Amino acid sequence: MESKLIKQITPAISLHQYNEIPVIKLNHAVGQAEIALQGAHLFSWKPAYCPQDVLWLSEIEPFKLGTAIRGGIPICYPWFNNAGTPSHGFARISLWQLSDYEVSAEKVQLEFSLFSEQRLIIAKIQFVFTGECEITFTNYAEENAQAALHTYFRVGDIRQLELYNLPTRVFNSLTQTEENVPSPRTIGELVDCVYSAELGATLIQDNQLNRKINVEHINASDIVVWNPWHKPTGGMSETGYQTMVCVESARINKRLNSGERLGVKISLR
Ligand SMILES: O=P(O)(O)OC[C@H]1O[C@@H](O)[C@H](O)[C@@H](O)[C@@H]1O
Repeated sequence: MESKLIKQITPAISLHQYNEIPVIKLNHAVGQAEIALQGAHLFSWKPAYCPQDVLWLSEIEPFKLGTAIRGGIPICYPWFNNAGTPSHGFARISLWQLSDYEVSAEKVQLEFSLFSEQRLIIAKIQFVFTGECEITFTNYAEENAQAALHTYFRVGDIRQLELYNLPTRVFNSLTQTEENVPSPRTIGELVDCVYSAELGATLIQDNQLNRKINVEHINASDIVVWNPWHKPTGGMSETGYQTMVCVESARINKRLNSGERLGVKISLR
């Protein structure tokens, strides 16, 4: 991958170019992060105390304009999956603008905005990095919309993973039926399902990397759990599925009204 520094914005924030994609980099005492302006897409986050990235990014990611980045936190908006074309909405392949930032000793706040062709605001996303990462998405379109913070978590080994605090009733998108599943949930095959977010936070227990990630879904109606296993997936190698799990904070069944927010707070335990 070709990368070059375009501009140092503050001592902690800089603009780079990764192949075809402009990327905002954060390098601060609270940790490091990388956010592509295409999609306002956070694809790397390492809190200062953490040796491993919290997020998974495909090792074959091409950073190509118009192709959604495979990994990190794509923002699916204004629709989820194939409710429209392109899949998961246009937000993740649109260029957003860095519209505000605030840096202090213990906290960095970055805000990105998405505008229409008429230069009207459509959506905003705010990232607050401390030892945790809190993300707040706001819908500003007139119409209500679906949205998902489609987080790819990096894990040591998908087979040594347990997901805690999910309900036992789920909508299986593969069979298009509701079914009962165990909780805690382990993953040993292609999984694509939608849970109700009624129980709040999901805990990802990674028994290989020996870490727990707490995923607090804020104002979400649904949680999507996805791992493609051997199913060929664009932008992912044949073995990519082994080190990732998607736990997505979403508003699929209950759409976001104009002005409404969806968020996620990610912390390591
Ligand atoms: O390949 P895409 O468009 O990024 O989607 C990846 C997956 O995203 C998940 O959220 C969906 O539940 C899956 O059905 C989908 O396959």
